[in-house]
Amino acid sequence: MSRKKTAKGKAATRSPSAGSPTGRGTGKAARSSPSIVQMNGVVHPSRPPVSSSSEFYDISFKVMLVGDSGVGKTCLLVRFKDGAFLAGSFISTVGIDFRNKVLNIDGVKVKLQIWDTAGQERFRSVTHAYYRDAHALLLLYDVTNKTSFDNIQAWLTEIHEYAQQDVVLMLLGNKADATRERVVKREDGERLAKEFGVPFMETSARSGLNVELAFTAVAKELKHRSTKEPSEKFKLQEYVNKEMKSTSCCRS
Ligand SMILES: Nc1nc2c(ncn2[C@@H]2O[C@H](COP(=O)(O)OP(=O)(O)OP(=O)(O)O)[C@@H](O)[C@H]2O)c(=O)[nH]1
Repeated sequence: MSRKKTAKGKAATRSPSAGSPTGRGTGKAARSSPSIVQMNGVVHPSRPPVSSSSEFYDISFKVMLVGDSGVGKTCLLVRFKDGAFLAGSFISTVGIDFRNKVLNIDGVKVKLQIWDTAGQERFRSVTHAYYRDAHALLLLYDVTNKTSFDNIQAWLTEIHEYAQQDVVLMLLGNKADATRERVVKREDGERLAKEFGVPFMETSARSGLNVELAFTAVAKELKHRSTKEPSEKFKLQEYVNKEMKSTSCCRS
């Protein structure tokens, strides 16, 4: 089970700008087609997609996973990327790591470069450096861990201090499958999210509940913002409410 320690130990030594969120410096094609993949995320759907080293994409964004240690950030990312659940002993992330996934959003290929941060306090200064480049943040707590929920306010303060003002933010209550161990009610998550004006849903990396939806919703919001189609205002929470599956339908 050395899955995290080696990969993440290495990644921790990267500079914050390594692997730019918009594809700059991530591949040959991105460099040769700067008008297609730009820092402000302008899309040119009429042009052929550019390619990264692994997949074609039109536009690229950086998404960060944040929240207390053990809330399930790595598992959520692995579930989304590989469709698998990392069961077994918990190995804490060291520093930061990232993985890419390309989604087809309304005919536009959107690459998400997803940064998985270490939740432990001692890595906080490392993760602070990455906030400013993030286009979206998924802030997680663990529904079986009250402290992780109580810490959300502190995470939001940190986000306001270090992230871009217009960053796309979503609150996720993870481990929704763990019904017997649950200590944070869904309504409490909803109330907190409402208080801070952020979209919210419960997820489960174990069962897969709403995992794809969380990333797709963020990708849709980012794509809509970048194309600036005023007639097609995208409402993230409305989309999530429509698509969201409730906890009770998907227990593992
Ligand atoms: N039941 C359940 N367990 C989960 C879920 N997601 C993660 N876990 C478990 O929670 C533990 C921590 O998961 P990680 O994904 O490593 O947590 P993390 O947030 O990345 O932790 P750090 O790397 O320390 O920041 C592991 O034992 C996982 O198996 C989930 O959705 N349901």
